Amino acid sequence: MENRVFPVFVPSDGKKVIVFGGGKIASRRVRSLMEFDFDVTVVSSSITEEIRDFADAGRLTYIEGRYRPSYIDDQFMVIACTDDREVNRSIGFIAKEHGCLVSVCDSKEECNFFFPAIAVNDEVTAGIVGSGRTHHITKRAAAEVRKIIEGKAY
Ligand SMILES: C[C@@]1(CC(=O)O)C2=NC(=C\c3[nH]c(c(CCC(=O)O)c3CC(=O)O)Cc3[nH]c(c(CC(=O)O)c3CCC(=O)O)/C=C3\N/C(=C\2)[C@@H](CCC(=O)O)[C@]3(C)CC(=O)O)/[C@H]1CCC(=O)O
Ligand SMILES: NC(=O)c1ccc[n+]([C@@H]2O[C@H](COP(=O)([O-])OP(=O)(O)OC[C@H]3O[C@@H](n4cnc5c(N)ncnc54)[C@H](O)[C@@H]3O)[C@@H](O)[C@H]2O)c1
Repeated sequence: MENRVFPVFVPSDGKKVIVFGGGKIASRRVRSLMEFDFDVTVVSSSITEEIRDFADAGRLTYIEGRYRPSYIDDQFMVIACTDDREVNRSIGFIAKEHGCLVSVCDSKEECNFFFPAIAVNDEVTAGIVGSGRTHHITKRAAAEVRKIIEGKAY
């Protein structure tokens, strides 16, 4: 039971979430966040087409540029998804100083929560994470749960 994490489910209700980085992992996480009522900001010098589409549709705020600590001031949740180890480390450190929830995508030790694989519909929400050793197992388990919840096979 040593590696077990406990799921906590909180209302999204307009809470502020900031994502640093605009690549493949950031895009997958933004896609998940868009299923909820978060107020999302993405900070990155480049973004995927998917994030660009959300920004163009007015569903998130895009700040073209690099990470600055001051962006973290009033956030509920912070997602460090750049491909720069030192930048991600700094984001984790500053976010914890501000009492934010923070996921650092290249270091589970620097997270104070794990970003889950999500399956959601109007009735149920499932969040799945692994121990941190088993990313592919998490992915496979999530695919099965999505078949049930998003395919509404129940
Ligand atoms: C659930 C999911 C959510 C999401 O990301 O949306 C997610 N990881 C997913 C996939 C995935 N992650 C990785 C690969 C490539 C694996 C390979 O090639 O071997 C793949 C497969 C893929 O991408 O296809 C690599 C990886 N992941 C982490 C590290 C750093 C470390 O372990 O220290 C590294 C090494 C990075 C590097 O090498 O630098 C850390 C974390 N990843 C987490 C979540 C958190 C909980 C742990 C978990 O449950 O896995 C945790 C601990 C922290 C956090 O990030 O909050 C998503 C499934 C989404 C879905 O299926 O919908
Ligand atoms: N947790 C996971 O699920 C998981 C899975 C695979 C890889 N990873 C790790 O995630 C990281 C990102 O992977 P990716 O495939 O998204 O990379 P990517 O190259 O597609 O994207 C990196 C993004 O970071 C942005 N960036 C770089 N420096 C920045 C800064 N100072 N401020 C703001 N944005 C900045 C770039 O503009 C780019 O948009 C890698 O470190 C990788 O090791 C995590």
